[in-house]
Amino acid sequence: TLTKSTRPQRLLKAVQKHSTRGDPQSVISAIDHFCRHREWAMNVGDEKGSILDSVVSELNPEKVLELGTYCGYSTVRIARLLPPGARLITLEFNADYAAIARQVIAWAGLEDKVQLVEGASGDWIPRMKEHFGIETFDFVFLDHWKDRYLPDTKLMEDCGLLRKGTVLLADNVICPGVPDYLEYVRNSLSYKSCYFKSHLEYTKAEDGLEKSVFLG
Ligand SMILES: Nc1ncnc2c1ncn2[C@@H]1O[C@H](Cn2cc(CNC(=O)c3cc([N+](=O)[O-])cc(O)c3O)nn2)[C@@H](O)[C@H]1O
Ligand SMILES: [Mg+2]
Repeated sequence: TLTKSTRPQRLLKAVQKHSTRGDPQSVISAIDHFCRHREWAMNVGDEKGSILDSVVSELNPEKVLELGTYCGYSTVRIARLLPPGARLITLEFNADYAAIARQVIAWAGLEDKVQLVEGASGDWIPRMKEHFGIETFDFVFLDHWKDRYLPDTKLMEDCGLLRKGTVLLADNVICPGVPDYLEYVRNSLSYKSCYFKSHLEYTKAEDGLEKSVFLG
């Protein structure tokens, strides 16, 4: 039977055709070009991606957690900026997406900095200490199911994975929107939160990133 390729498979082909192996910036550019001129996909994109870059560069995190790998676009954006020895753990629960993301990350030459874990965030967050030897995270990027942002943040608090100064950066706080998460981080005395206004990837619609510093 002739099976139609999936969008992530076509995105990976575009990366392999239009970028240079081992050159993360060319991988990012190839994905942005594909999503702007061929097929939209839910990567954080170039505009919000630049804000992500500035937050990561300013923080210089050693231990990073990403929730929702998808095709690995933001994984590559973050990992390319990490200092030697720093580690990024990214959780992806869709096996097909994880398979594509592994290849995108490897093509970018960043596999040594990245650990892609296949599974649900709710199952893996409680296992970070015993399974990965992680005490606390310096930076967390939230880009998975929008109804998981709040429960997973509370779970990270309960598991002691956040320390004074840990930065949470959440994608899509306007579109598709995460109202319960926003209300929590903006009103909780445990967070200092600010909004970076931007646009939904590859569109003119408003969207933005919420940066929340855990105060302990
Ligand atoms: N609890 C979870 N644990 C691990 N991986 C998860 C979990 N929930 C979703 N994922 C994975 O995230 C990937 C990407 N993903 C992200 C979302 C949620 N994000 C969006 O729906 C979204 C939607 C739009 N949009 O509709 O315009 C724009 C964006 O930037 C988005 O992140 N759904 N799947 C998928 O492969 C999924 O398996
Ligand atoms: Mg997103």
